[in-house]
Amino acid sequence: MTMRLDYLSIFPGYFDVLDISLLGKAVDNGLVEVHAHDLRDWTHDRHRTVDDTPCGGGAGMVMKPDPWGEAFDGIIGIEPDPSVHVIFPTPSGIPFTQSAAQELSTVERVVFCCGRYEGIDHRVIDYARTMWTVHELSLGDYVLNGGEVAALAITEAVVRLIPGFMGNPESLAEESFSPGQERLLEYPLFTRPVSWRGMDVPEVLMSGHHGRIAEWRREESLLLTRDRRPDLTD
Ligand SMILES: Nc1ccc2ncsc2c1
Repeated sequence: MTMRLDYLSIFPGYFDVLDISLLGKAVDNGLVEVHAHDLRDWTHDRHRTVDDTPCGGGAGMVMKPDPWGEAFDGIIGIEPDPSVHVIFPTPSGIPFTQSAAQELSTVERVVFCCGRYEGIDHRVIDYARTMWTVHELSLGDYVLNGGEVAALAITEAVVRLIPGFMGNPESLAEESFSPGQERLLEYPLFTRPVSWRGMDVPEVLMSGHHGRIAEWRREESLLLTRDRRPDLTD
């Protein structure tokens, strides 16, 4: 299966980075197909206007619905299709999680709608919900200047889970937040040299005793999780 990824943005250049590294390899291997679109291509005025003042007043500008609607018609189509997943990154979305990434990694088509300014006219999201499967997703309790960086983060979290993407799928199984793993943070990692700037790799890791190593790693994960993410231990 090839996953098709579309990005709608007034800064489509953000997505040139998807040609690099592992994501670039996924494109070369035909695992994913990437299309970035400039929302301004669906405007008709000389200034290629995509925003206007908010109805009801307030600071900043709101993205006009018309360009989004015409872009949807051109990129996705005018017939409803729940198999198309449309993602609006937004600070007011539901928290994006590893399980959401897992679910999205099985989808054949994802369209990222990257808002700017104060946000997108709400009717755009309401319209999209009548047509496709819509996800309003938050990466956390902080605000960026637009949805592009969030779309890249979500892309990486999803694409790396597509079967055949990662050379060694076993490495996925042990990661933090992987399915089947208790909700524990990953233990500290070490590699050679054994001694570096007066600091040594914990002896247990050099013991070759797999039982003790597993026990040390679990304890470290528990301590780290309790200290940094007590919410995961509920
Ligand atoms: N459109 C938009 C603006 C800010 C922001 N911050 C995190 S996701 C997001 C999306």
